[in-house]
Amino acid sequence: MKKIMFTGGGSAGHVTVNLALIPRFQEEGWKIDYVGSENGIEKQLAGSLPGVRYHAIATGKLRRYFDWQNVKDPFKVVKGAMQAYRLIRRAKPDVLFSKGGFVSVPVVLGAWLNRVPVLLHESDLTPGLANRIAIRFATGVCTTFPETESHLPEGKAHHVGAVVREELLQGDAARGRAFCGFKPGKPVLLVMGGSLGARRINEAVRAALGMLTRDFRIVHLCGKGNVLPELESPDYRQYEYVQAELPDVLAMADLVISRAGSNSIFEFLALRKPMLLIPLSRQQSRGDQILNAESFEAAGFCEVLQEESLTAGTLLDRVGTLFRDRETYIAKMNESDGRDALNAVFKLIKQTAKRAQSR
Ligand SMILES: CC(=O)N[C@H]1[C@@H](OP(=O)(O)OP(=O)(O)OC[C@H]2O[C@@H](n3ccc(=O)[nH]c3=O)[C@H](O)[C@@H]2O)O[C@H](CO)[C@@H](O)[C@@H]1O
Repeated sequence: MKKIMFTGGGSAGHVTVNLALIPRFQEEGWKIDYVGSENGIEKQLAGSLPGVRYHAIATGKLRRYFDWQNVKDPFKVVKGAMQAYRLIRRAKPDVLFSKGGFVSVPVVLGAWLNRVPVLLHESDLTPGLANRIAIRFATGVCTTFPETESHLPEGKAHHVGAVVREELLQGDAARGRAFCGFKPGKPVLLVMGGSLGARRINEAVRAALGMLTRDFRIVHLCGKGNVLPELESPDYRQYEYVQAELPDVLAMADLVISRAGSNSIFEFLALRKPMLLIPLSRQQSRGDQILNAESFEAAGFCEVLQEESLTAGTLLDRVGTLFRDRETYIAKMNESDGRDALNAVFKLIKQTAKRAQSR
């Protein structure tokens, strides 16, 4: 029996591609192992899947600020690396597919030491730190954006396009309305702050709520601990995070306000949703979302509002423009390249496993 090991975590963005691939490998009878952390979102998302053996290892985090945890974390990383090494030696997978995030680095290293071939995946325009470390131990990197190739060592990039979970394309708008309790009539605006929510977006949307609900019904995915029950109304529904209902919520949305996390924006593109992107600023990140958003803006798929300029007023103004010009955005998205990324990654993983066996 063929065996594949997946890793990736820390945020939903580092798990979704794995979630799309797992059913494909299960259909062909592969045995599936997933290595993640004890407390990360990957445990909830991948660990609960039938037929997937989930293994938690110790992980440390790379922070951009001082924290006493920074002193303890290198020891956790070493412990995690030893756990990963032993785990891989026992499980003997034919291939490791790594989606990045800090948990993935010791797993990639463990695979390399056990001579298990490694294929990486990068969703963002520029590679994240975990993938930049992991690349030397991998045979290749699947990229979502064509531009990413110039940021990688020569010969390692495979541009496959965006992998979108198939179930997201099967949503039903009427079911979405029933879930939110929205009556037909006004268009629906979906606000999505990334898998972890977004405080600044939440604040701006709520400051503009009175004006926004004149024209729209709003469904707001606001992140853990961010629901404000006193604001709930027939025109404004809040959820921390939705899983099974997301396809229907997406199908129902006429417009989207979102962070510019790569998976989310490619999902909106696949579903032809006019979008206003508010990328995470350079103070809070390495600036990857700004580059993602600029690439989409250049292609004519979205409006972009930088966080420094975000107020209730600028938000209302941009939502107005987006709604007025929605058909233009949809027409541009209809011209986009509709390649089957899921199949391309699936084939590349199988080739990577096969090449290793024939060596
Ligand atoms: C703060 C941070 O580090 N963000 C990064 C993280 O974002 P984040 O985890 O937010 O990443 P993405 O936007 O890429 O993916 C979020 C995923 O969660 C799903 N979803 C979201 C909300 C919800 O209620 N239900 C649900 O299922 C979306 O459909 C999507 O598939 O990974 C991305 C991909 O590497 C990066 O571009 C982001 O910069």
